[in-house]
Amino acid sequence: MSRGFYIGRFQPFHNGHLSMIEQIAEDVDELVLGIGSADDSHTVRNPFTAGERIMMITKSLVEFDLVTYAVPIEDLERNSVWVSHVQSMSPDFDVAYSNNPLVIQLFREAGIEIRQSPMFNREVLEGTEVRERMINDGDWETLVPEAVVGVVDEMNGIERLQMISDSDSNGA
Ligand SMILES: Nc1ncnc2c1ncn2[C@@H]1O[C@H](COP(=O)(O)OP(=O)(O)OP(=O)(O)O)[C@@H](O)[C@H]1O
Ligand SMILES: NC(=O)c1ccc[n+]([C@@H]2O[C@H](COP(=O)(O)O)[C@@H](O)[C@H]2O)c1
Repeated sequence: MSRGFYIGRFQPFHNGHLSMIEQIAEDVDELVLGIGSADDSHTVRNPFTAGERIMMITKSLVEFDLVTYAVPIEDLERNSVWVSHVQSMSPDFDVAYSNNPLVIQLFREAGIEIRQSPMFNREVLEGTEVRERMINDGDWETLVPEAVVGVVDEMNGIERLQMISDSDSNGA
């Protein structure tokens, strides 16, 4: 039995994340999904709460043959102790997955195996691009799993993001 760990901000959960999980599922039996910057929400860079992101992920993976656990991980001022912080919040895992250079470096330095995946259709499958389309009434729906469209609708997410992006104080 092997367990993986995949961290992201998932703002929002999009088809690039889904493809990465599809690939990870070939390696491991169980996957811990770390919800990064868990304490942040209602900003342009991090519009959705940890709970809202967990809803997006849980509903998107409902038909997936993989046991997953979502664990919120708050940010720390000190990168040097971040991996210990992650380990203190997560069930044990054998291998971590990320394409984020800082995350890769920190896990490597801590002696934890870290695997990268290819970038899937990165020209558009990027959180920043999805959020920009949400703000500008563009087509964001085709970039995310269908379940995410439903969750964003339920929480009036587009209205929230458009309000936040209009306000000078909440830019990011
Ligand atoms: N299209 C993609 N293909 C493969 N991996 C991806 C893709 N998009 C994001 N990832 C990886 O998933 C992890 C979590 O990503 P994150 O939640 O920051 O999304 P992002 O699309 O990079 O968002 P943002 O633009 O908001 O920073 C990171 O390791 C990131 O490199
Ligand atoms: N010092 C820290 O708190 C620290 C260090 C490295 C990564 N992280 C977090 O890990 C997550 C990485 O996810 P992304 O790959 O989506 O950026 C982010 O939420 C980021 O803030 C936090």
